Amino acid sequence: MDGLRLQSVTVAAIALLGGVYLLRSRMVSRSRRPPGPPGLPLLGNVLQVPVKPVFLIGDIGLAKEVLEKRSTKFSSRPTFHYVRYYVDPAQVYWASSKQNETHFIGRKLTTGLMAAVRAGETEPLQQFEALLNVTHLLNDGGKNWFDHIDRVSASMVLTAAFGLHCPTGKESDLKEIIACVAEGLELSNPTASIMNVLPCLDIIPGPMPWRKRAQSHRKREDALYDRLITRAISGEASGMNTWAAAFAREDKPEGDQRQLMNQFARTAVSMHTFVLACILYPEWIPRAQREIDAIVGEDRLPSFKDRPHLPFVEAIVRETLRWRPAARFGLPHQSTSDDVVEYKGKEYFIPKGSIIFAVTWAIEHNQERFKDHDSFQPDRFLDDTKNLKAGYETSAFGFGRRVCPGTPFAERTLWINIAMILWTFNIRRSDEPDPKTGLPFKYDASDSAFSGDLTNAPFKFPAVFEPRSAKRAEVAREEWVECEKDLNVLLTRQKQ
Ligand code: HEM
Repeated sequence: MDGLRLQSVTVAAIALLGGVYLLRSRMVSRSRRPPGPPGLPLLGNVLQVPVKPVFLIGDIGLAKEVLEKRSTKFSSRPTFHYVRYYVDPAQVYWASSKQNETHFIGRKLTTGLMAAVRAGETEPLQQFEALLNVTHLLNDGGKNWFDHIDRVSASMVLTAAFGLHCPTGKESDLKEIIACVAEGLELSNPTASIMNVLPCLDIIPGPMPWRKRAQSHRKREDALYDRLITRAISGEASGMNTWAAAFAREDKPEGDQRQLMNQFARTAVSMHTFVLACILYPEWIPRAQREIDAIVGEDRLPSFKDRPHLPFVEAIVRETLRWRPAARFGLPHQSTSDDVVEYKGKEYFIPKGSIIFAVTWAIEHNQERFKDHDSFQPDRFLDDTKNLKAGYETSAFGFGRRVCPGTPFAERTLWINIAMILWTFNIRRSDEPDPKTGLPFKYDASDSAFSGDLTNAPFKFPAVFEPRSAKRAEVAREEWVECEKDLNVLLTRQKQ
């Protein structure tokens, strides 16, 4: 058979097989597929059918049924061509990796680290950092509050992970990691490159812009993490038992579980969101401050030992994660075998390879669960006795075998920062005009105030942090001076 005929036969065979497959899959499963968009006359849904079926879940019960109870089948990740083959060819990014061995070991080791976090091991560190944050806010009245929050969120994770405490926010490593994480997230967005839509362009050889961009990011990120990991493992950064050292002892010598860290950006997003809620919905603040004052008094700042006695602060953390979730769509899971799921009395077929989003936004704004869902009301999580309602469920940290492994650390970060900020400050709108328009700044919680990408980050906005009294400001400064001495002990080697 000559080359041309062979090619024609192959094309015909592929077309036939494709046709049989489509026909079969339509006959077998059409009636059992979940509802989709209406089709066009004659063409039906042909123009809408994605390469892999995509399912959007907006009900927490169903999300748990599929992603938790059946997690053996629904815990892989879809491949985004650009991330998989260009940005992260070695698959060091946990959040996008399939369920390979590296991912499995990483999650196992992190479970151990987070058990220590749950037992309170990182609380002193988180407390120091939150207190330092308060002193930064006191020093400039909140002028650079947005950056202070970035600093505290990053420094907390970096100290625990690499012994890299960044007290000023001007440290070159801190700036580099914040910039690198932002760049990594941008490149991981499905919309980041034409390669995600037309992977066939891969056949074009040479230094194409998408290759150059990914390569330069890879080089930058590798250099950064190699430096941080080496210093953490050698003990040069600090005398602490860091997460990187724990990984290095148990897994690869270089402790290459770097992408555990890259997700910390969501903590900053949640803190920025909390401040926006304070400005737009201030009515709950006096009640929160009364509760904190009744337990803590005026002579010291809140600490983790107050946590069981401050359910309202807990409710604020929950409402922050609900109101504007840091991952508005969640992260996509992929199924690894066929399954049939029942929902509201009907059965739906979910073929192997399907992409499933438990859409956090939809779940957390379900009007049956959350009355007046778009307003910020922490007391929705409290019962008549002002205690936390039982049976709290959230989609903010995802589900099943891919649930956010940093949850215990993130929750503590949010709790201590929110408690300390509310004890020290009244937060209000800034009267300064918006430099872009010359008009008063227009505060907004609609979609246009958020980036809307993988991390649902609010755009920068001004806020004023006024100390509730001169005494509180003084107490906070004094407490920090005392704490700094302890911090010097904790991070001795870095300080020398
Ligand atoms: C408020 C803060 C945070 C939020 C809202 C958040 C939320 C999430 C969500 C929704 C996922 C996807 C879960 C799924 O696919 O079902 C995720 C994954 C992940 N998070 Fe977080 N996260 C936060 C903070 C952190 C922190 C501080 C760390 C690290 C210390 C972290 C590490 C990770 C990692 C490594 C993954 C990928 C897990 C995997 O694919 O197996 N996160 N996070």
